[in-house]
Amino acid sequence: MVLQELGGKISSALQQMTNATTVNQKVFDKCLNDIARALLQNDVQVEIVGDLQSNIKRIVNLDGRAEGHNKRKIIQQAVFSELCKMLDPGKPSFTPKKNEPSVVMFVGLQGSGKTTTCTKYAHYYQNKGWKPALVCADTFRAGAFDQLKQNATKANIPFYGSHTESDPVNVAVEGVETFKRENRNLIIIDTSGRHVQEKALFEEMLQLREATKPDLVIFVMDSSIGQAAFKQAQAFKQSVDVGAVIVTKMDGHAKGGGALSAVAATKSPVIFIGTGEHINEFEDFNVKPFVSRLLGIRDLSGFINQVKEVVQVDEQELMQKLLEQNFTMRIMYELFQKILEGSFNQVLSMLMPKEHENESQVKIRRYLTMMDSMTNEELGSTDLKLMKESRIMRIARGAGRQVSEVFEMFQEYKRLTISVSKMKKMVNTRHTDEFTSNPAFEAAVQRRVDAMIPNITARIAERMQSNDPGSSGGSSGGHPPTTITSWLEKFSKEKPKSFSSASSPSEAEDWLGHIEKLLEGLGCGDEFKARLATYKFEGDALNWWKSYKAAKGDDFMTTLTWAGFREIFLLHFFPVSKQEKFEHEYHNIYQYEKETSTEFMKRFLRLAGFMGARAGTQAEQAKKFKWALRNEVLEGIVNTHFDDVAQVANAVRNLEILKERAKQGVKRNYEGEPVQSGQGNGQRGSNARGGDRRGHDYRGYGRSDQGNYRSGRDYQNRDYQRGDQQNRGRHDYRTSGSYGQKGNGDRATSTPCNSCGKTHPGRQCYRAIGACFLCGDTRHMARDCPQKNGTNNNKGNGGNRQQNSQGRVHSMTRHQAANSSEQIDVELCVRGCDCYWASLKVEPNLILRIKEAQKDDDG
Ligand SMILES: Nc1nc2c(ncn2[C@@H]2O[C@H](COP(=O)(O)OP(=O)(O)OP(=O)(O)O)[C@@H](O)[C@H]2O)c(=O)[nH]1
Repeated sequence: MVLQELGGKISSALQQMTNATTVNQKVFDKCLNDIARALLQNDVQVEIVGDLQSNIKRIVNLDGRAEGHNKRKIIQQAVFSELCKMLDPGKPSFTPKKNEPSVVMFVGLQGSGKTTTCTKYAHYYQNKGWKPALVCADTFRAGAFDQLKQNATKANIPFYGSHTESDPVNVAVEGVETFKRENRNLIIIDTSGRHVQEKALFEEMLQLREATKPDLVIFVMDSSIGQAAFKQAQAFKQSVDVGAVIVTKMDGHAKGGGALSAVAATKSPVIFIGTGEHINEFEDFNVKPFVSRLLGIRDLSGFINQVKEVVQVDEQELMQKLLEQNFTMRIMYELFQKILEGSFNQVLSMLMPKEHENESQVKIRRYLTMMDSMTNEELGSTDLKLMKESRIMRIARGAGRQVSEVFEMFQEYKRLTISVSKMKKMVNTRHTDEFTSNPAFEAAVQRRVDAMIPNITARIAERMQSNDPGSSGGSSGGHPPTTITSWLEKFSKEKPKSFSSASSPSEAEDWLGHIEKLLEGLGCGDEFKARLATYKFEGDALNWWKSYKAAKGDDFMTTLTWAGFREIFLLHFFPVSKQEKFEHEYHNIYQYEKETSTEFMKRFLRLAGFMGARAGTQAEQAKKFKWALRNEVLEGIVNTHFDDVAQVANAVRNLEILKERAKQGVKRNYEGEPVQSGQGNGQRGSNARGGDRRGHDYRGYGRSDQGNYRSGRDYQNRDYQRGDQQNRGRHDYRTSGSYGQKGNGDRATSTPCNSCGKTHPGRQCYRAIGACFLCGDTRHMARDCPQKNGTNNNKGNGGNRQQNSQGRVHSMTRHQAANSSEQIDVELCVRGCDCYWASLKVEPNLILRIKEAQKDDDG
């Protein structure tokens, strides 16, 4: 942390003074010199250090003090208040108002963090109910607009900028006007980085200010800046009348004294500090708590006085209660009310862990509503055992919330109990060692509360199981749960991973995949999925989600589908460039030359998942996937309709297997059994079923007595699925067929096929591959099947010509077409263009080479 070293040195100087047996002039001077040295070593301006020293001397006035004064305490307080003065000009900065548009302009040196901070600032106010907007008036740095756009998109904040306009004044004016028209009440202008030597750029900054008339100019300052900062800050102040300062990169290890001097030079209050690159790493700045923390003030015995000093008179009563009484739910209630009123934040930031400072108002309001449903006795108690399950359910019902939210409130109470206990210890103890937290005490409190919660949870779960017929109560089997509480219970048992942030898009994707898998496995309905997933958000992700939800309004969660959630989540955790790349890739997707259908399906589904609802319905996705297949793959299924991508992949995979087998030269009869060379087609092989079952236990999709077969040469491409164990793993998408079984007797035990809903054990689905339902031939449909007409005249060597057959050219290979003796009417759809069709009559041995097709008369 910036200034840590400085803080450490000053508090050590104070500690030495406190430890001295008597505090005389010598001890005091040494203390002051140590403090001055520490400040100078940390880049604080000499003049500022000189002023600070003489002010402390004047306040303490050791010679003029009568005996009996606590000199130690007076010196500590003088140092404390002078350090505060250095950072506090004593006049508050402009604060935006919700009911009128405010324009805020950010200025500063290059790379100080303006663009990042603009978004943080906008996000901060957005969370508080403002409607911010960002204008990029940095036309100087290439990429500044993209950076702002990316940050703004992530935070869901409207932005304005231009890649082509080079005059920042024009962009700023247009941006401000646009957003004023759109009733945005906080318009933030990001400007280029500049320094005082760049006269033209300073002039430009003046013009910007003149043109946009900002209500507030914020000087953004990098905390790691050294001595030079003072002059730069002064120049900005003189030029554009800086009204507030934001100090960035406070998470670093810089000395930070230069920043202190620069702040003093602007004579403007510091309003926020940046503590990291992420949008939420942004804190309200309050001078006294900051200096307290800087000096490790909790270790000082004068702590209580300083606490009182920062607490307003009307807050002191509550402070007293916090310190002197048991921390009851009622006190928590009062504390929350104060927080909502905007007071008490100073004390909170000083005493409570950071998450309480940032506790969202929405959550606090929810807790208050739930506490409104509690009895006086419950509110006045510290004993959570009082909370019987019936009462918890009653409170949840009374407040219109879920039982899990009541538990969440208890957890909050538990956390605050611990914090308040720590605070009391700090305040009431006079010995330095005891200021540090007491693990034994914390553990005891934790144990006490933890012991109660599971008990209650278990009882509630039991109760709900008996009350809610739809609740599974976590047990397997039975009906699926029908309430979010029972789903949550079931889901939690799967130990889903939490998610707070992602260092790369793939990390976010992995988490989403993990959750999706769990939810699928549980058979969870779409209405619960998004809510369950968001229960696992923590930290940054949780903050983002809370503000996103708040911006979308109350009904948002009730209508959110899983696809919608996926889309929102991925859009947030993927950089814009990546999003655009994925979208582009999805729209232009084609199967690569060497890509298998399995690989292609995975790639397709990944992109479709990313697109969320924009990817269309399952059937639309299936259509897109089908038409994106390689030509030779597409050929086999072009006329088949599919309901989802898995069906397409299934069909394609089966065709691929047939081709592979054909390449390996293994011939099989229609039962899928290998045949000896010379063995007649259309006959069952002599070594059929009873023989080597392991080797040939998969049924082919033809029937031995129904084949429409001519000569052996045609069948290489329609060989049947292999029965060998090796290939089992390849049937990735098979949903039908019962391996190792055959005959109709197997149907009862087979899983219904995804494509047609029927069972057809041991063979692939005719519908999926577009084959004839009667004989399994892929070149005609059932209505043209020779079987049906009783004209099994194609059997044999192909000499008999089948007239008027409705050809299905898609499933005829080039080889088959070349050797066909039939004349078939075909319609060809030109790939990718639904409106281009060519009607052709295919003569025997005609090889088609279609390069271009004309639209037919119907357009
Ligand atoms: N660690 C840390 N880094 C920060 C903080 N604020 C900004 N940064 C980083 O500082 C770098 C510069 O930030 P920008 O926002 O681009 O700075 P800028 O002032 O807009 O830059 P110019 O437009 O070139 O003047 C970026 O890498 C930010 O991520 C902060 O509070 N902590």
